[in-house]
Amino acid sequence: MESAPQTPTMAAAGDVLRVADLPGRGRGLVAARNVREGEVLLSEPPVLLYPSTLSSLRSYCSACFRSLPPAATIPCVSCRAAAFCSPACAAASHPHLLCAALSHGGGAGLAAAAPTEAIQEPLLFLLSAYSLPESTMRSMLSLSSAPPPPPGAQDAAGLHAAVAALAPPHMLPQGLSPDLTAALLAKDRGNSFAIMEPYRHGMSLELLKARAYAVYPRASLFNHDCLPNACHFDYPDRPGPGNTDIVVRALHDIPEGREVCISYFAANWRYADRQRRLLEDYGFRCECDRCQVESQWKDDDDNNGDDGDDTMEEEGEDDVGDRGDDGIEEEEGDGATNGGDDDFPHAYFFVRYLCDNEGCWGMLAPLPPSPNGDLSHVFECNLCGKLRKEEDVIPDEGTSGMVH
Ligand SMILES: C[S@@+](CC[C@H](N)C(=O)[O-])C[C@H]1O[C@@H](n2cnc3c(N)ncnc32)[C@H](O)[C@@H]1O
Repeated sequence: MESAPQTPTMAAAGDVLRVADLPGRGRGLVAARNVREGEVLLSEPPVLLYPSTLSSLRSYCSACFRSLPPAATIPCVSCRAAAFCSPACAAASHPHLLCAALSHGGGAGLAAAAPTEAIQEPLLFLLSAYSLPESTMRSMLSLSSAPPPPPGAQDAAGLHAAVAALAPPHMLPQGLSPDLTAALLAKDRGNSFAIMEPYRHGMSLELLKARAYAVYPRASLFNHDCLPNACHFDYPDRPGPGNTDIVVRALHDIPEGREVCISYFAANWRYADRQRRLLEDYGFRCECDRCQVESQWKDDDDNNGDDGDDTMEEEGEDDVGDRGDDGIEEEEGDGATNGGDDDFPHAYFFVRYLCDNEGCWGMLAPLPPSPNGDLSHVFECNLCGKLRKEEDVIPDEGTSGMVH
C-alpha cells in the first residue's frame, strides 16, 4: 500500500504533514506524527479557482462558487456575464482577464473562441491563471507538470492565440508567451481538483459535473495510491468563509513517517484503466501493493495496461483527486480467477471505504474524532455525502461494484 517510511527533507506543510523527497515519486507528503482515523490532515484554500464552463457562470457565484440564489444575484458591473451571490463576493470580484474577455457582447467573443466545453475549461483556466499576481503564478509554476497530452487532445498554440486575442491590448499579461501557456496547461492538467455540482438525492452520479476547478498548492503534493490512506472533501455550499477549501482526512490510523496518498480517481477502477490513466495523464506506472497483486490476474483485458480493452471509459477531467465518476464499470469479478480471497487481499478496504450508494463509488472516510479524542465511527462519502455507521458495513456488499 503506502511506501516505506521516509526521511523528511523539506519545509513543513502544517503540523500534521511534512514535505519529503521520495525516490521515484518526486515530492510527497508524509505524516509528521501518528495520525488517527478521520483526522483532518489538511484544510487549505485554493490559489486559483475558475469556472468549469461558460454555462456554470449562470449557476454559480463567480467569486465563491456557491449555487446562485434564484433571485437577488448581483451581476458583475464590468462584464455583466458573471454574477455574485452577495455584496462581499461582488467586491471580491473575479479574475480581471476573464472579466475583460467576458465584457464584449456578454461573452460572445469568448463563446466563439471556445464553442465546446472541452475548450472552455482550459481557456477559462488560462484567463484566470494569467490574472494571478506574480508570486502566485510562481507558486503555480513550482507544481509538477503533467506529461504532454496526446496529439490533438489539447491545442496549446490555439489556446494561446485565443488568450492573446481576448485580452485587451493594455491588459496583456506579463510574461504571456506560448511556452508559458503550455507550461500552465501542464500544471492545470496535473494538479487541479474538481469542485462538483451539488448532489441531489436520486440523481445519477455519472451525470454529476464539475462546477469549478481549483488548484491547491499543498494538496497538489499528494501522490497517488490505488489503496489510498486519505481522501479529500469539499463543501462548496456550506455557509461561512472557506467554502472552497479542500479538506483531506485520514481513512485510518497512519503512523508517523508514512507517506499519505490519495487516489486520483474512483478506487474501483480496474487495473488496466488505472494504469492507462496514470501513465497518460500523470506520467508514471503505479507500483502500489494493489497494482502488484492485480498485475498478476489472468484476465488479459485487465492487466498489462494494453489497448485491448474495448470497454475503456471515455476519458473525463484530468484533475487530481478527480471525483472519478467517469468510466466506473459495474462488473462482477470472476471469483475463480480474479476475485477470490487469495487473489484479492484488499477486499476489506473496499468493504470499509468505498461508498455503497448505487453508482457512487466515492470514498468513505470517518468523521473527525471529537475534541476529547473519541473516534466517530461514522463514515462520510466524499462524493454523495452519505453518512454510514461503522456497524452498518455489510461484508460482501462493498466489493460488488469492484471492477475485477
Ligand atoms: C499532483 S503531483 C504530486 C506531487 C509530485 N510528486 C511533486 O513532486 O510535486 C502528481 C505527480 O506526482 C508523481 N506521482 C504521483 N503519484 C505517484 C506514484 N504513486 N508513483 C510515482 N510517481 C507518482 C507523478 O509524477 C505525477 O505526475
